[in-house]
Amino acid sequence: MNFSRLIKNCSIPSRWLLANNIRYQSSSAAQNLIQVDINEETGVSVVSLNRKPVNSLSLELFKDFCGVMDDLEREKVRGMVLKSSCDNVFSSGLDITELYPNPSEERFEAFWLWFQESWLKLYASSFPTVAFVNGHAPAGGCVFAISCEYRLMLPYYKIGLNEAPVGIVATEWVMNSLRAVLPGKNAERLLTSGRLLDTQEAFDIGLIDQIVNNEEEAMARSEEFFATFDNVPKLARALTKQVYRKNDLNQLIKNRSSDAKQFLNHILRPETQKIIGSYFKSLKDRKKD
Ligand SMILES: CCCCCCCC/C=C\C=C\CC(=O)SCCNC(=O)CCNC(=O)[C@H](O)C(C)(C)COP(=O)(O)OP(=O)(O)OC[C@H]1O[C@@H](n2cnc3c(N)ncnc32)[C@H](O)[C@@H]1OP(=O)(O)O
Repeated sequence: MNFSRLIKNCSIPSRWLLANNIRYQSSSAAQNLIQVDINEETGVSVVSLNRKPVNSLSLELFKDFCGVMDDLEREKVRGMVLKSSCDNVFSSGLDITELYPNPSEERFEAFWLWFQESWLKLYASSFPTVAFVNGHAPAGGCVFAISCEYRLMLPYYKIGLNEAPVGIVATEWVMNSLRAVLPGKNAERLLTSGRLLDTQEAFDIGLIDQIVNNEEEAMARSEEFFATFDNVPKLARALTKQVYRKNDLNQLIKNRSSDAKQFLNHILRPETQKIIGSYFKSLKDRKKD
């Protein structure tokens, strides 16, 4: 096998960024949308999503996430634990205000390309990744979790891909990441019903790997997971992961701009806008009850 060609083909950031003429520039240092804590002794980095109140995923958050992933690649961390610093919510998914009402084409295109970019960097990262789902993880929140290699979750929260009930059709690369975690029929049912599973149900069907009771336990389990790779050369591990995930990655890499256009057309359809609008209103009204 030609390793140098393989490495070039797997080169994560530059090729994909240049293809789309977008470059990382920290958008929100003052807002501190993502907190990173690297443990010098263990080499493990804890990355906390920090967009209060519910970590809804905005253009700025995606840009910062990509910057953090680039930094961690440069630092050659031993592993990453992705968690939330919001109470009770890992991430509430895409920021609905990026989708409704009728987003501008320019903003939406940038938003979608950075969402794709975040997924590519997470899904193909050279270091091992753990999602510590320490709160609800609907839709885009679940996408972040299933793109990691291992999932730990606190009890009594909900996780799933509820795009269909919100009037959105999950794109193929999202479906592929779910299929990589769950056997076919469970993945399809989860997608078509849009049902959110509680922690125990998610564990029972294999959507998450372990239930943990607190952060301390989560860090201990993560450490055990990272330790399983201690005797594996880093490059061999990284390339094995990237080659294993290559079909899923290529499906998006080859279709980035059509994926963005399709989603924009879908989002701008009056029927879709109406469904998202009433869903968003119901979220707001829930509070008044
Ligand atoms: C051909 C077509 C191709 C199509 C390709 C499609 C590819 C699709 C891939 C991924 C798609 C992902 C879609 C999404 O991610 S859409 C977002 C879906 N998210 C949800 O359904 C979750 C909604 N939120 C909740 O259920 C709850 O907020 C919860 C996370 C459980 C937290 O509950 P709680 O702690 O009670 O907090 P509140 O509900 O009171 O929320 C606090 C305020 O935050 C606002 N909020 C919540 N979620 C969002 C969001 N996602 N975006 C924007 N704003 C959000 C909420 O309204 C509250 O606001 P306020 O205080 O003003 O009332």
